[in-house]
Amino acid sequence: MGRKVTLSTCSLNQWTLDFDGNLERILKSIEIAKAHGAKYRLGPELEICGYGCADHFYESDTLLHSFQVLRKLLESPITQDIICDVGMPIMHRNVRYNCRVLFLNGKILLIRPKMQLANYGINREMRWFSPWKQSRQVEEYFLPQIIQEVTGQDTVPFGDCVLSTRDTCIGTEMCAELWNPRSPHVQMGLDGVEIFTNSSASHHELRKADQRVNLVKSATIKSGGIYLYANLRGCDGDRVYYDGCAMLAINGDIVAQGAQFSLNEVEVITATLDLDDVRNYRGERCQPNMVRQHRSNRSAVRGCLVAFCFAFTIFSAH
Ligand SMILES: NC(=O)CC[C@H](N)C(=O)O
Repeated sequence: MGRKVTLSTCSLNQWTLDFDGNLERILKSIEIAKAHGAKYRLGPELEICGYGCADHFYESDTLLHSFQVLRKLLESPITQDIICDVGMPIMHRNVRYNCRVLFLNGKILLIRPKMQLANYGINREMRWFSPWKQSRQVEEYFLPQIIQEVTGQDTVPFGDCVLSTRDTCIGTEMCAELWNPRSPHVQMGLDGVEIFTNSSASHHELRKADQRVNLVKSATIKSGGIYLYANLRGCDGDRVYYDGCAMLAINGDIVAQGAQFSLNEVEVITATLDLDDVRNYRGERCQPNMVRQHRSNRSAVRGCLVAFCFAFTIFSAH
């Protein structure tokens, strides 16, 4: 019996501080993902406010407007019945983090702050954000009033946490983390995460698209798994060009890839994949490593490294 999952990722032409336009494009991408039958929609890094906000990240308005957009997303009927994974800056205990917010049916499931920041080449993330250093640890994040009013939640898990649905486990990786020798997908794969997501703001450089493809392939060829890669497209208000190329891979094969230099504002790519292919691949190639790792990490997993949404089945009917 196959265990099919339909997943979407996208390239969006987001603009720094264009909160209304960014919201519109995010909603459009979710609408398309749902029309494709997807149960999970991934978007690019910091898609709500734009990646290139620079010192505007210091302004509390940037964080507030990001939450206002998140509220609109949570309230929208378009976001019903699909896990949405969106990017925005969030301050926790007076520290700013570059985060993913995962939500389903009006409830926030978890917030995952970036753990390995891009601070090389043209990237200066350390100027505005701190990396989340507490590997495999979560804290309670107290939601602002405007979010509490719509979700009915006071706190949500914040930290190095993965998401368990009734039928699979999904783990987040953010842009530079894929390029790091300590990429989170390595440990997550050994822990049994089957679907990895990567929300990127990866600017164009000659031959870099090829490097991304190689990184995504190697991430999933080692311990198997499905990998979703999302990227920005366009200029975002910065002096760089983001070249899209969203992709989906399984067990080392790229199965769907978006355009590189398209003028499309919103491009969604979707694939229906079989989780049994991941389980069989791992069974054949990685079983001995995974069993040992899994045992040693079990207590950590019990210690709330997993946000559960067991009411949700990600397998599609066909
Ligand atoms: N936003 C980032 O983390 C950038 C990481 C990496 N340099 C890339 O371009 O893909």
